Parts: sequence; structure tokens; C-alpha cells
Amino acid sequence: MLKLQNEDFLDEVFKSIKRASIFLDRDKLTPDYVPENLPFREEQIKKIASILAQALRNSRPNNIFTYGLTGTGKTAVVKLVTKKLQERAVELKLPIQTVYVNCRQRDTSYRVLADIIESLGGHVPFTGLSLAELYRRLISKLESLGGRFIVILDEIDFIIKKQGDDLLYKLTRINEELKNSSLSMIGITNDLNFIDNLDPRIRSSLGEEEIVFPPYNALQLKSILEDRAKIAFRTGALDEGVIDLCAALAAREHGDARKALDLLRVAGEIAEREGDEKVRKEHVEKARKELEKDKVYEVVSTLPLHAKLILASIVDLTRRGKDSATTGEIFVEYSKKTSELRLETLTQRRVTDIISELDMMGLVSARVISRGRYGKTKVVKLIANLNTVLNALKDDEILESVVDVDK
Ligand SMILES: Nc1ncnc2c1ncn2[C@@H]1O[C@H](COP(=O)(O)OP(=O)(O)OP(=O)(O)O)[C@@H](O)[C@H]1O
Repeated sequence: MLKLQNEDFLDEVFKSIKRASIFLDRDKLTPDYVPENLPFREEQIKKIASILAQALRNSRPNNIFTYGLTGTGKTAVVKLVTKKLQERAVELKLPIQTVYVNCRQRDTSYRVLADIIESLGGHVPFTGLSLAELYRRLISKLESLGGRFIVILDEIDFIIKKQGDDLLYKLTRINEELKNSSLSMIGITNDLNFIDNLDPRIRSSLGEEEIVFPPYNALQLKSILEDRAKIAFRTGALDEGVIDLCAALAAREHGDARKALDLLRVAGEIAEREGDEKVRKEHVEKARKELEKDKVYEVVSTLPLHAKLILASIVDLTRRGKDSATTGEIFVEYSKKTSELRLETLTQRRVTDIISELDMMGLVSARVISRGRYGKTKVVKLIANLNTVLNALKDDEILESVVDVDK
């Protein structure tokens, strides 16, 4: 009897796993995977490769600045070309080394410099050294190793926005102090305004070569997805129209290959979770909603404190049954929260500006209406998903006491 129960149980487990075999290799759809073939980027690949090839001729490659919207293949192209260059250098026994740093994850000048030194085999304490000392250590590391060094600074705008352009200025000047080695930089950004706001001296040094990555169109996205689906999904696991739908949705945004791949991956995960043997268009629709929720969560959780308090006030009013609220009502709620938290209260004028910013982010809609002889007022309505906003707000420790989840 007992044996039979076990068998039933095992049968059930293995059956469910069999049902769930939609993916051949899910990792091929994650952002960390860099494909060997990047269609529609031949021009950018050729240009970057021909610039970096200087290192194989033992001269310093020019600095490169690449920009384009998110998901246009900048990181993938740069990683692919530098990987191939590195392989060739090993074959030819040439001292060429590339270092990759993501400036969003390493968002201080200290961490960026420390990361570069550590990638070259040096050791740096977590804090405690001056930047001048780190810079000196970098120079001595480069000189002792000798050769051509290529440093990739991905999402380079993050470091500048947070710490100013001092580090970049120093790095663009570093070659003046090197004899036995050289350093070239590849800056990557999706902030198109960033380059215009850079100090002109840095701009001309960093942008010795500028390479633009245009967005993909729906047909290109479809072809990228088809290639990836072959290695990521089992044959026949995608229902007709699934790839077309993912490509169309991502093209509608701005031709973002990451978005297209995320949609396909999440749709596959949903199909698997639901025990379906195929990914269908309904799963793509659900994936779109899930990814949107993630986006709202991210946007809300990265808002500055007072914007969160204003949003929390709008949420409270909504939960009390008010379909829309005036800026005056929101200001009263917001002031209660700031005094509860013993924070300074921003002026009503500033609160109104922040509400407009929340409107631009698509979290609320703010509309000016006329109240006859009482003048004009703004009515504000929450448009993002209430529960997602609430979850993001309550995950901020400072706000815990003023966001009542069980209301
Ligand atoms: N031409 C292509 N062929 C195949 N896959 C691609 C192509 N372009 C981009 N991808 C894939 O799309 C995803 C996003 O690309 P990538 O990270 O290079 O974009 P990005 O321009 O650097 O974006 P971000 O600025 O957001 O970092 C990655 O998974 C990458 O492998």
C-alpha cells in the first residue's frame, strides 16, 4: 500500500516535469548570455573591431563612445568584439587585456578604479584609500604588466551623474603618464543627453570615435527572436504567432531586443508554471503585464523620498474611495505624513511639480479642471496598479509607518 502511494507520488512529480519541458535551455534568453552571432549589427561590429585592431599592431586604439537606446545591442556587440580580440591576442601571444565595469553596479569612482585594478590582479581594500592613491596604483599596475589595455565602462552616465566627471577626466589623461602600456576606453550609454552635457575636453577625448546603435524594427526583432528560440526552446514549444507578437510589442516601445527576449522568456516561464506544453499568445499577454508590473515596482522604488510620500498620499486617498483628488487634498495628506516622520514639508508649489513628474512617469494622471469662480485646480488619479505601487512603497523602511497596508 505504502509503495503504491510512493509510486503515485513519484508518477505525479515526473509527469509534471515532463509537462514542463518547454525550455531546452532557458539561460540562452537571459541578459547574461552573449550570442556569437549578432545580426543587423555588422556595421558597428566592423567599426569597433577595426578600431581595436590597432592593439594587435601594438598601438593604442582610440577611445570609443557608443550610444543608443536600451536593448539595441551595445553591450552585446562590445563584449563580443573584445572577447574575439582577446582570443586573437592569446593566439599571437600579445599583451592585450580587456576589463569590463558596469558603472550602475559600481557607482562610485572608488569602486570603478578598484574594480579595474582588481581585474588586473591587484588588490584594493574595500574603502580607505584616496582616489589619488588608487589612480597611482592603477598606473603602476598597468606599467608593471605592460601592454594594451581596454576598459569598458558600461552605463557610464551613472558614474558621472553621481560623482561628476573627475574620474573620466583622469582616465582620459592617463596615457600621458604611461610608457610601457596604454589604456583605451569604451564608454557605453543609453542616455542620449549625457554626451551633450559632458565637459567638451572629456567629450573630445572619450568620443575619439563615436558609434551610434539605432533601434531594431519589428522584422529585425522577429529574426533575432527566431534565432534565439531555436536554442532556448524545444522544437514545437512555441505556438504560431508567439514570436511575431513579442517582436511587435517590443518594436512598439522602441525596438528594444532585451524587451523582446524578456517577453519570450517570461511567456515561456508562465506556460511552464501553468503546466501548458506550448507557449501561446495568452502567455505573452500575461508576460507583458508581469513585466509592466516589475517596471512600475522599479520606478516607484527608485523615487526620491518626498515623491514617494506624495504618491503614498494619493494611494491613501484612492483607498479611501476617492476616485481622484485635488492637489490641495494631496498636500494635506502629504503634510500629515511629513510631520509624523518629523521631516520638513515641501512647499505646495513643489508638491504640484512632483505630481507633474509622477504624471510624466505614467504613475498618475493629473488634469487641470476649471472650478468656475473658484479658479482652476488639478485633479489627480492613480493609474498604475494600486497593489504594485503599495508593495513598492511599503518595501521602503522609512515609509513603513505611514503606509498602512491593511487598510
Ligand atoms: N543583434 C542582436 N542579435 C541577437 N541578440 C541581440 C542583438 N542585439 C541585442 N541582442 C540581445 O538583446 C539583449 C540586450 O542587448 P544589450 O544588453 O547589448 O543592449 P544594450 O544596448 O547594451 O542595452 P542597455 O543600454 O540597456 O544596456 C541582450 O540579451 C542581447 O544578447
